[in-house]
Amino acid sequence: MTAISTRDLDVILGSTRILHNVSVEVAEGETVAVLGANGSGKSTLIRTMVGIVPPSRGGVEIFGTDIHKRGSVPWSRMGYVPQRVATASGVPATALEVVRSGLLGPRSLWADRGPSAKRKALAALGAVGLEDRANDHVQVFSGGQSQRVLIARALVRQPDLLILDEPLAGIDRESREQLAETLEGLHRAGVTIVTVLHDLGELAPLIDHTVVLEDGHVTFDGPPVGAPGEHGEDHHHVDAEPTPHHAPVLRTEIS
Ligand SMILES: Nc1ncnc2c1ncn2[C@@H]1O[C@H](COP(=O)(O)OP(=O)(O)OP(=O)(O)O)[C@@H](O)[C@H]1O
Repeated sequence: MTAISTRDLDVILGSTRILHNVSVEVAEGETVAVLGANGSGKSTLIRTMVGIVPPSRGGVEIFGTDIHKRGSVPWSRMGYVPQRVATASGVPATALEVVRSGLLGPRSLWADRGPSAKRKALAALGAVGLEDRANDHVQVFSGGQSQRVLIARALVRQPDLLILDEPLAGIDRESREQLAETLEGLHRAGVTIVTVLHDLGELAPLIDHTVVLEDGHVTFDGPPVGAPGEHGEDHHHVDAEPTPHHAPVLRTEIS
């Protein structure tokens, strides 16, 4: 079954067409990497998938429900981890508070409150190895720890579909490896993962499917080709010319 798909998706922001006719399909249980150069439209694609950016044409379906039917979309089955910069607020908050905020509903009446919310938040922090830091302020956390708090905030909803925007960006190798382990555990548990990446890096073994964007067009959509070692090479650059749906790529390093 399909977890999330886009069909003939165009997104226009201001007067600029950012996404052109993007059709992608993510099967349940897959781990998909969205790759591409800076400004190619990766964040716009996933922000459209999570309902932050409206499609200008075409559509998005989440577990079979059209995103236009907002009231019927199973949002509670999705978790979204934005780019880490989103945590850089001046408001002091503990890790537990940040994670519990992931349980807030659109109306306070629906918010998950009380001891069960705290238990769920602690369990989510445990899943990313930070249970013992629950009462520490996130301002003192390293980049990798902050990223893990944001992942815990998404996990507290026990999502079937987790969407992440550059989770490995700007964090050290050890933290990247820890994050890869966390995501591997979720992958094994059957969670569908869609993640924007600059480079597959530590997540390479997990990725079933890659989608490459260039200037808002999909130029590759398929399984990663040329795993490190398979052809004696670690890096394959995406062709500069858009070559719809057959560019070889495993690790892109485009900057
Ligand atoms: N609200 C907006 N209004 C107008 N243009 C926008 C808006 N948001 C993004 N863009 C433009 O859309 C293009 C794609 O941006 P997007 O953030 O989706 O790319 P990206 O591939 O995620 O880039 P990066 O790797 O740098 O994060 C960029 O040229 C960006 O300037």
